[in-house]
Amino acid sequence: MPTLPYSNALVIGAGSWGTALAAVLAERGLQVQFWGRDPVLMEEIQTTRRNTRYLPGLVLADSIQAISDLEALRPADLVMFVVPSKAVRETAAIMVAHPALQQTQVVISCAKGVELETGKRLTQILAESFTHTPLAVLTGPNHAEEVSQRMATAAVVACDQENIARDVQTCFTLPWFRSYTSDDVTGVEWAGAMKNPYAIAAGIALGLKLGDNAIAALVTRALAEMVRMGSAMGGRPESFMGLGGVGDLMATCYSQHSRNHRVGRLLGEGMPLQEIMSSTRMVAEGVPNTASLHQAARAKGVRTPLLDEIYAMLYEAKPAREAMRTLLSRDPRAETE
Ligand SMILES: NC(=O)C1=CN([C@@H]2O[C@H](COP(=O)(O)OP(=O)(O)OC[C@H]3O[C@@H](n4cnc5c(N)ncnc54)[C@H](OP(=O)(O)O)[C@@H]3O)[C@@H](O)[C@H]2O)C=CC1
Ligand SMILES: O=C(CO)COP(=O)(O)O
Repeated sequence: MPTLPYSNALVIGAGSWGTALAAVLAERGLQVQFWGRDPVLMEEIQTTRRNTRYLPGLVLADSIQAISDLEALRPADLVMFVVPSKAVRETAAIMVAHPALQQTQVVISCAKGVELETGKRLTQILAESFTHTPLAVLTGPNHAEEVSQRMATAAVVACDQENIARDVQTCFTLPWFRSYTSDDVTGVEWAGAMKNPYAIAAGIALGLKLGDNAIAALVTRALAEMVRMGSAMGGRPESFMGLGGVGDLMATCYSQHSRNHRVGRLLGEGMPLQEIMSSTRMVAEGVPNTASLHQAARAKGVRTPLLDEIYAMLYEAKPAREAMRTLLSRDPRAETE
């Protein structure tokens, strides 16, 4: 195993993904501080070594210190942001001022989304706070439930500085966890945000029992839309063919672990969106992402017929079968158009 370039990590966000990532870094040999906003939960995690709220099956190593008190923060070489996308801006503003983060070597964005108010990617938001710290992205088909069981997983680490991408890759290299590097931060961030609404659509199709042909068609045309939109936003088309693109799209469109897929399936089965959203504490980024991506697509003039129908179903109460009729009755066109 290559020598570790960093010794100390801070994981910010105590949901399922933050918990799983803290465990990965601890297994790799880093000392990990794990920050969450809820003092009761963090105290419980520190004492019982389990996050019963978000990832109950995992027992956390002793090298992970769970905290909620910012006073307890130690200097960290590597900082992972794993709060939901809507909380990234406010959390970054709080964290950047902390003396313990002044020597940080890299800040890694692990959430998936685009800000509604600005259309910004998450590393663009982080860069407004962390003006002098290199930023990277960790993304890919990575369900926390499987990572926490040390099931074979691959991810992509994107950074515009190659040496930093390689250092972060080293931290995410274990016998069961393989990571690849990329310099296309823009592409992998758009891909990670975009797959979420399509996972909702795939869930809706399953809930409506539309069949395997329909779901395969949906996922394929979703990928075409991701490439079109992501390229228009400055990403490279090949990034959408990688782990952060088609890899994550498949994982979320077909997995029972996916919260976005679950939202869609329940919608397809007829449950109202409000009821679904209030039935779980867990974040389904595809719901806010649909609004922010739809807005970004309109602003940029990118054609996104699938996203438009997902938006109509979630935000304009369009019945799912009517959305499907709209999609199927569009003018015929070439597959590559
Ligand atoms: N789960 C997964 O498998 C993966 C998730 N991701 C991405 O990681 C991000 C985090 O998701 P995940 O860990 O699954 O989330 P969960 O739904 O498991 O948990 C949400 C976490 O975010 C916290 N939170 C919510 N609002 C705020 C806020 N305003 N400020 C600070 N913390 C807040 C919650 O705290 P509280 O309990 O106090 O409400 C909780 O700790 C998302 O963007 C997701 O798409 C990426 C890859 C895999
Ligand atoms: O991004 C994820 C897996 O890569 C998690 O997907 P969900 O948020 O849909 O559960």
